Amino acid sequence: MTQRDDIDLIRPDDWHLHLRDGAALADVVGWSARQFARAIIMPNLKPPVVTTAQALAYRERIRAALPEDSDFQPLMTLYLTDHSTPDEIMRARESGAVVACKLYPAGATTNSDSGVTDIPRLTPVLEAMRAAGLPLLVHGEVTDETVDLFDREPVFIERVLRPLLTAVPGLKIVMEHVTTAEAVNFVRSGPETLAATITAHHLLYNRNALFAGGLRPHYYCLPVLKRERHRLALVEAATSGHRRFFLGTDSAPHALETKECGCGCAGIFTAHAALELYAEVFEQADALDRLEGFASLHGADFYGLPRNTTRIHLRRDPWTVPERYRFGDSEVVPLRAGGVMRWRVVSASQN
Ligand SMILES: NC(=O)N[C@@H](CC(=O)O)C(=O)O
Ligand SMILES: [Zn+2]
Ligand SMILES: [Zn+2]
Repeated sequence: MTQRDDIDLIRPDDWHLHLRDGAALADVVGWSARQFARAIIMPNLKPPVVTTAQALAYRERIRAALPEDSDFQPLMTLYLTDHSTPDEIMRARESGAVVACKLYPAGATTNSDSGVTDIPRLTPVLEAMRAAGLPLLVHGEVTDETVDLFDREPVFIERVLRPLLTAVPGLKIVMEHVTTAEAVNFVRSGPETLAATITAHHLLYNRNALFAGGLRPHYYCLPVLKRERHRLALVEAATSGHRRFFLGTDSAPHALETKECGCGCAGIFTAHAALELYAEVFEQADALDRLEGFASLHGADFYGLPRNTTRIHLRRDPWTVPERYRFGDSEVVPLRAGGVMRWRVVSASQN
C-alpha cells in the first residue's frame, strides 16, 4: 500500500458519547467539539435523563460548557425506564431536541439501575417511538448472572433483539458498541432499520489488553473487550463500507480513583483522540478511503439527518498522549496514556 500522510474528510459525528455533568462536563466536552459536528449524548446521568424537560436542561448545560464559538450540536436522548410513557415520546419528538431513546437493561452497565426490567412491557412506548420516527438505542447485553459475561451480547440478540424485530417492525434500532461476530452478522442480515455503532477501542484491542502484565482497569468497559476473532469481525464490518455500521466512540470518562480501585467502573475515555484512533484502524486495514463513510455519512443517513458540509483534516504527525487530563475535581486517564498516536487533527472548519 502507498503511505498517505494526509486524510481529508467531511466532518464526522459521534453517535454514542458520554459527556457527564457539572465541572467534569466542562473538562471533556471540548475534546468532542474539536472533532465532531454532532454527537448523540447518552442520558445515563445520576439521576438519569428521563423527561424531555430534563434533556432540554442538560442540552443547555452542555452548550454553556462548550468552548467559545463552537458550533457543536448535542443531539439528546431519553433514558427509558419501566415508567416511560408514549406521551413522553410525543413530547420528545415535538421538542426537536431529542432524537432517540436509550434502552439500558437494568443493571447492565454504568448508571443503569433505573433501566428497564421488563422489555416486553415497553411495547407501547416502542410503538410510539416507531410512529414518531425516534430510533431505539440499545445497550445489548443480558443481565442474567448465569450467562457468562463474554456471552451476554449474543444471548441478548437471541432473547431480546430478534423478538423485538418482529414485535415492533419498522422501529429503527441501533445496537450500540457491538463487540462480537454474532452482532455483526445479526446487523448484516437484519432489516434496513437495524444498525450498529462500533467504538475505536473495540476495533483496536482484544481482551488480552485487560490482563497485559497485570490487571489494566483503563481497558475495562462494557461490553467487555472480546477475543481477537471478534475484533477482526468488527474491523471487517467497520471498514467494509456497509451503510449500517457507523462511528460511536462510547467515550466514557471516569475519575481515576473510581477506576483504580477494588471495584473499578466500566468505561474508557477516548474523546481526546477519537478520530485519530479510528484512522489507525482504517489505515491498518488499508481502508482509509472508507473512513469517511463510517465516520461522517452512514450515521447521519441512518438517523435521517443532513450530512455535514464542512471538513476535517488529519496529518501523520506523531504525538504522545498525556498520562492524565483534568476531570472536575479529579483526573481521567485517557486511552493510550503515555503512548504514541500516529495521526493528529490539524484543522476542522466550523459549520
Ligand atoms: N461503556 C461503558 O463501559 N460505560 C458507559 C456506559 C455504557 O455505555 O454502557 C459509562 O457510562 O461509563
Ligand atoms: Zn452501553
Ligand atoms: Zn456508552
